[in-house]
Amino acid sequence: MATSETKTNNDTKSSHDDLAITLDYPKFSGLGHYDLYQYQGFWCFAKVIESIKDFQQNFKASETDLVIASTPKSGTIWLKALAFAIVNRFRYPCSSVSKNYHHHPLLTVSPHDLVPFVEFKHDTLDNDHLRFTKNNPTHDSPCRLIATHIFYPSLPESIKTGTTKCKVIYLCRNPRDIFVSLWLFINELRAQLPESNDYHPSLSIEEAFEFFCNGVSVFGPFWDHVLGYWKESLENPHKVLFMKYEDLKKERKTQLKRLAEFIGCSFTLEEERQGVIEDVSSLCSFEHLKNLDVNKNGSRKRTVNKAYFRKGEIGDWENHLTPQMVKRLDSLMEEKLQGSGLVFQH
Ligand SMILES: Nc1ncnc2c1ncn2[C@@H]1O[C@H](COP(=O)(O)OS(=O)(=O)O)[C@@H](OP(=O)(O)O)[C@H]1O
Repeated sequence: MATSETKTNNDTKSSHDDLAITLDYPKFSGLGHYDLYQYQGFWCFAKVIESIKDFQQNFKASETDLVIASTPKSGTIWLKALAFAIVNRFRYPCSSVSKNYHHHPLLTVSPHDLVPFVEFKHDTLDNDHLRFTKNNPTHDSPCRLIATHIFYPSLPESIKTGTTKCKVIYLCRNPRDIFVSLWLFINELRAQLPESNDYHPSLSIEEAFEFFCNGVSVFGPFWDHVLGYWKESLENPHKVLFMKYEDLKKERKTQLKRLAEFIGCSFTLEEERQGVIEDVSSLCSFEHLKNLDVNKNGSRKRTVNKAYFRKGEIGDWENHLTPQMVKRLDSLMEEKLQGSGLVFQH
C-alpha cells in the first residue's frame, strides 16, 4: 500500500478515536478496524454520529427532495446511479448513440459522489461533494438527491412529517447476500489498514456471522432497519417506496418504471418506444459501471471504488454460508419479521 494511503488511514483512524473518547454510547470493538457505537438504536462509526446529528438538526427538506435510503450492501450504489440517470435524463441522455452521451456524469464520477451519503461527509475526497445535491431543481432535473443508511425514525422531521412532498426510496436485499457482501467488504476495508500488533488480517465468517445474528452490524440490526422502512411504506406508500435488489435484478424494466413513476417523472410511451428504459438500465448495469475507469481505479478516503462492485449477483451466499448458518439466519429472520408481511427471496 502507498505511504500516502497509509497515512490517510492512520489519520482517519486517530480522528475517529479522538472523537470516540467523548462519546457516551454503547460501544462494540469486535470489527477490529473502527469501533461501532449504538446511536438511536443502530450501530455506526463515531464520525458518522456527528454527521447524522448535523443532518437531523439542520436539514430542511424541500418539495422535490428525493432520499435514497438503504441497508448497507443492498445495492445502494446501483440505486443511486439509476435514480440519478432517471431524474437527469433530459439533461444527460442515457443512450450511448446520443451525441451528449459522453458528458454523462455517471461515466466519470462515482455514484457515491453524485448522490452522497449525508453521514459520510468526512469520507469524501471532494470538499465540494454536495455540488450536485445543492443544485436547485430545474425542469431538466426535477429532484435533489441525497442518500443515507440511517434508520427511518432517525430521519430529520422535515423529511418524515413535514408538509413537503419529499420522497424516500428504500432498497433492501435478502439477508444471506447482505451478510456475505458486508463481511467481505469489512475485510476489504481491514486489508487497507496498516498492520499492527492488534490487527487481524481478516474477520472470520464465523465471527462476523455471530455479530450479525446478534444485531451488531454496520447500521444494524438488519431486521430493525428493513422493518422501519417497510412499515412506513405500508402506511404511507406515497412517501416511501420499498424496493428489493432481487426484483431489480429479475424485473428490471418493471422496477425502473415503478421507480420513475414514484419519483414523479414516468417514462412516456414515446420514451418506452425509443428504448430509454433499456438505455438507463444499460448505463447503470453492473458490468458497465464496474468497468468504468472511475469505478475501477478511483478511490475515496477510506475505500477504493472497486470495492463497491464485487459480484453483483443474487445467491453468492451459497459459496460462503454453511447449511447451519442458513438455517440459523432463516429462523432468525422468520422470528424478527413475523407478522410484518415482509419476505425475502434467495
Ligand atoms: N449495477 C449493479 N447491479 C447489481 N449489483 C450491483 C451494482 N453495483 C453494485 N452492486 C452490488 O451491490 C453491492 C454493494 O452494495 P451497496 O452499494 O449498498 O454498498 S454500500 O452500502 O454503499 O457500501 C455489492 O454486492 P456484492 O457483489 O454481493 O458484494 C455490489 O457488487
